[in-house]
Amino acid sequence: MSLREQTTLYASDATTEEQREAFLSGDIPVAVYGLGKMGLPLAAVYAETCGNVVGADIDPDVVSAVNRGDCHVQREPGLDELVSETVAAGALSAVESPTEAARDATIHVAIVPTPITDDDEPDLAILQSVMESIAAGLTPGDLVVVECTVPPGTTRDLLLPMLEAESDLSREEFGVAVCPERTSSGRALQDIRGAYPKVVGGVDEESTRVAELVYGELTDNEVIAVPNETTAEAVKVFEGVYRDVNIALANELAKIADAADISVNEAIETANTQPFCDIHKPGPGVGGHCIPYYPYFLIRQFDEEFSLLTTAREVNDSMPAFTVEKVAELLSEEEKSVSDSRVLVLGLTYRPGVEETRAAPARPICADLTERGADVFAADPVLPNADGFDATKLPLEALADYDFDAAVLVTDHDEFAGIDWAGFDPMVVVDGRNSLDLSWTDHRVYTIGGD
Ligand SMILES: NC(=O)c1ccc[n+]([C@@H]2O[C@H](COP(=O)([O-])OP(=O)(O)OC[C@H]3O[C@@H](n4cnc5c(N)ncnc54)[C@H](O)[C@@H]3O)[C@@H](O)[C@H]2O)c1
Ligand SMILES: CC(=O)N[C@@H]1[C@@H](OP(=O)(O)OP(=O)(O)OC[C@H]2O[C@@H](n3ccc(=O)[nH]c3=O)[C@H](O)[C@@H]2O)O[C@H](CO)[C@@H](O)[C@@H]1O
Repeated sequence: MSLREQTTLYASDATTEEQREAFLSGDIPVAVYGLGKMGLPLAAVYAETCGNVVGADIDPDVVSAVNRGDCHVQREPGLDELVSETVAAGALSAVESPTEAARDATIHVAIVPTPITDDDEPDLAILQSVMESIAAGLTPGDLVVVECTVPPGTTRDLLLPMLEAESDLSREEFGVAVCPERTSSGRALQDIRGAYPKVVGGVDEESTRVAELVYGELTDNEVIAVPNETTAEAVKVFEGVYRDVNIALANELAKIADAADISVNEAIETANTQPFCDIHKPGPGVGGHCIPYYPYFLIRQFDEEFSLLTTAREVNDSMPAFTVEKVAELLSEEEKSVSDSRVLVLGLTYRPGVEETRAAPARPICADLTERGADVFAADPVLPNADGFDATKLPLEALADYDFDAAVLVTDHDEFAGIDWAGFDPMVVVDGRNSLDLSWTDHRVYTIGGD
């Protein structure tokens, strides 16, 4: 019998124990579609678990790097070594063609981008193209896993019908489960291996059973089986919108604290001593590839309007302008104007230590300051340049050679702790992250929401 006839999962006549043994011994081939910030760590953990993974990525540089045992995803502790080890052991390899990867796989794991369009509509085109490739290679007993973050209802209404229509299988011959990745950049391996419970939701009980079996071997944490695929999709998106709304609350409270002339951070820290209170932190904006986008997986997904999610997005998107307005106000109180000022923006990435600038609040902040006529400089220890930002990038060690009229802390990278603030002539400072203590200097400091 061929390898593929021996080891299937969905509706297989093998016992669960036999299937588990086959999976762990590498007799059940896995394909992971998308080897990016989330996909490569996931493929590597699959490979260390089952020893038989082919990654598919349309970027030839990604494929050649992986096949050399190199890790193109930066700043992920342990990932360099794991990619190198699993490739050297023959447990992980990569191809450019998703269709080629689908041909031999029994478990198909999709973790490709699911961005939103300029009109804030979910864009599932990449995921659909991967589903077409999987459909072409789908065989009886296979399991399709959707790890991507998608609008609730996507698998039920779009992906499953695609797989049925474009494969030559009947609905009873293959499984589909939504197992959303709950991974944060910078801690991917620990998250995938079990920082949080793994959520799985199948299109039927057999799909859920198989997903539980597979992820029970990948994670050290528990596997939570939810009633269906749409619930699993919703869990992931709900986690994200909870955060966006909560940050918006903190930002609105910051504006209220300004009006009340109190420190919002003191008030929030004290309010959060109540176990039922978990107000997040105000800041100059909300960036990244997740939190600013997930609300649009709900806002536009159903017929009725959802005002809270929309309003939260508006509040968070107002924070860059709020921050620049504060810079202008403080300069004006020092009888300076933004148009004649040299302003230093500290931190361009969306959060500390992560080389990612999608939706980064520093981008509109630099643009607004430039629009107002300021001479804008930027420092960011994890970015090689300030491409895409209206700012001149300075290395940290060069800051002492300049004097600025204002500084704005947008993202509090650890490396900023070494800045010699006493070396600058007195200037205004807007601390967007409540992370500076400059009370010992002559600088005029405003912390968002009051210090
Ligand atoms: N990055 C995060 O922190 C994060 C957090 C939560 C959820 N997610 C979700 O994870 C998924 C993947 O995101 P990511 O951050 O890894 O994206 P990424 O941009 O880092 O990587 C995506 C990879 O997919 C490849 N790709 C694009 N089209 C492809 C195709 N048709 N076939 C195969 N490969 C293709 C790209 O070349 C790239 O290497 C998304 O659904 C995202 O919403 C990401
Ligand atoms: C698996 C997954 O999806 N994980 C997500 C991922 O999210 P992420 O990588 O997008 O990072 P976030 O920390 O959410 O930040 C987003 C933006 O919001 C700003 N922000 C944040 C908190 C706050 O109180 N006030 C703020 O203003 C911040 O500066 C930044 O610009 O990891 C988080 C754990 O780190 C998770 O919780 C989150 O589900």
